[in-house]
Amino acid sequence: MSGDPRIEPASTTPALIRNFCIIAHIDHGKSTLADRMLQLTGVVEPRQMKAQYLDRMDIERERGITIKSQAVRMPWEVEGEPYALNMIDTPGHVDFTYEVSRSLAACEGAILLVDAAQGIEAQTLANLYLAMENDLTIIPVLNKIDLPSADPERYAAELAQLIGCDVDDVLRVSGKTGAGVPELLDRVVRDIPAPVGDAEAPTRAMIFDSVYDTYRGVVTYVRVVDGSLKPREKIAMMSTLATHDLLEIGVISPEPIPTKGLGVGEVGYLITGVKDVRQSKVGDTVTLAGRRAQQSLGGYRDPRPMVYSGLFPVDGSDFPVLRDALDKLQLNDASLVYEPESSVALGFGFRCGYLGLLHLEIVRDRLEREFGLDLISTAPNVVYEVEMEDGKVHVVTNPSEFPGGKIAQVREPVVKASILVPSEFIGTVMELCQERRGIMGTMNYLSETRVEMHYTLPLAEVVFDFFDQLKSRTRGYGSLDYEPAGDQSADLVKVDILLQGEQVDAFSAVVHKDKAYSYGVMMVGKLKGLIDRQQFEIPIQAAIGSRVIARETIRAIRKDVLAKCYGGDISRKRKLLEKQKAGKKRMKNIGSVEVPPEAFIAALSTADDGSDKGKKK
Ligand SMILES: Nc1nc2c(ncn2[C@@H]2O[C@H](COP(=O)(O)OP(=O)(O)OP(=O)(O)O)[C@@H](O)[C@H]2O)c(=O)[nH]1
Repeated sequence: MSGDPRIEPASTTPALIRNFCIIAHIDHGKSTLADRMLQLTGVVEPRQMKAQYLDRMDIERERGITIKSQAVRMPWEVEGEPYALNMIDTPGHVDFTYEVSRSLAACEGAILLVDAAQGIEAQTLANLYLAMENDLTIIPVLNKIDLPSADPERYAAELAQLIGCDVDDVLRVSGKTGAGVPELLDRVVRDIPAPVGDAEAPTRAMIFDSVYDTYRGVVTYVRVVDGSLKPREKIAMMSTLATHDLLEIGVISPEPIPTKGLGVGEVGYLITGVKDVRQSKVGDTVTLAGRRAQQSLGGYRDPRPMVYSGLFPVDGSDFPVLRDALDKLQLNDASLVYEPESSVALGFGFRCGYLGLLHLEIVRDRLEREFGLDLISTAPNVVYEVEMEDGKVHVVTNPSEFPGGKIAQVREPVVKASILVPSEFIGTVMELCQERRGIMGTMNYLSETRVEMHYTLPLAEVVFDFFDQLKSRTRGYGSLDYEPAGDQSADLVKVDILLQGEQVDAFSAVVHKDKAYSYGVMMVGKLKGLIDRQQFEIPIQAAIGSRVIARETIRAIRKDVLAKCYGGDISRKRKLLEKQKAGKKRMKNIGSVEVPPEAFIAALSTADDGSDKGKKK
């Protein structure tokens, strides 16, 4: 602890510890409020303060979103007692729900933060439900009361009704000006229970985050439930039984400060010299190798990719750089999976699996930025299960590998979506969900004007531009949250795009039978506009199996062979034209279509246009 006067070393008595997190819909001001708390508790000096102190990655700061959770310990005195408040910052995006739920499991209480100008949104509810499942004490708080458009009266009533408390219990703060923040910290101490655990029992600590640091290897964030952890002990991971030496242990305040250990209820970090986050998995339980706990804390699962997409370097010679870059990135991102893939159109690349589209975008962004790569990603798709008539089941993560032949059934993943809108948009949302093959569930009125609608939707219909459509059709008022809900069988087919009879693998897509035709027409139309005319005619076709469903033709450039033939004999003209035709026929057989890579890139980038905008949900 190196004599830092601000906080006691480790093993503060649990009675003086409060572990809490802030949960909110995206952009409701979590990080800004966290910044104010850091300042107010003196953890960060005013001159060191920068906006969103806890969002350390450049991308996070630029995009203003939190990707990785972080935990900070802050001292706060109430009635002369020195408390240690552990604040765990959680990501708010639906792609990272698993990380949110692990962070919640490390706390006893949660600040439910709601923008006083916006009111309750879909993620407010989703996070609230997660917090309730974890039995957390909830402190309802309205933020941004400094905004002229804030309507705290109205939203305090809404919030009180939602969680069943008194309107007066809803705190009002401004993360921007700091108003109400000291009172909020007092409430944290007063309302949130102190952690309980058995100091004598075999050690159990839950991993709620792990990040890769270039200099220090993997830094693992834990919350100790029972027993304690001390430097130089040998620890064991309960899911893998792997053992590691504990090289350093400490708390974050807001920089890492080594301590003599961590006791019951404490939150801190461990460093073991492990180089790969996959060996230190979120949700796993840490125990001591010499005195193992019998039962893990539970709740651990492997992250499962929901969306796949091909990633190719624009310059083919960058392939080894891309491979290295992915290897390095995976050290830091346990949920990223990839395997080599080759495409006729795009050359060598990787098929990558992501938690969702935001995750995809972040990975691609980081690869381009941190490794100087220029990349193309193919249109994202979900994972399909194809059951053949002979009972064999194929798991398809790449549409071009969708099997032909006798198919008994195709299954696709579905999600349970919760959509929050002002009641005037109910009809609009129903229409949108119907277009996307949604099945309506229940509908709850949260207040007179706000409704929560439940739908079961195919994931494939949600991941593309669903959120953008929802936003634009509800004039920005709609919000969406969803969680996986198994799979369903559906009438899905593979549509191939053929250029002069040759299949272009990167454009194959699995779509619903009813949408196959419009997808085909759209793709052939788009390609027609992108490929230059050549000496011979080029057919562009969309096909399901051997059945062509759409066709465009790029007409040949015809040299005017009659230019020098003034007037004269019609048979001579005809002869010249015949000769030209024969020449072209020959050319068509031997010549191949010259398609500039830019045409592929353009066609692909517009194909996933909608998805690219789905940054914030
Ligand atoms: N006027 C006003 N603006 C605020 C206040 N708190 C936050 N903001 C603004 O709201 C926006 C979102 O704030 P963030 O703190 O980044 O929101 P967040 O909830 O942490 O967002 P994610 O990290 O992406 O989940 C920023 O532009 C802030 O400047 C406040 O109390 N008053």
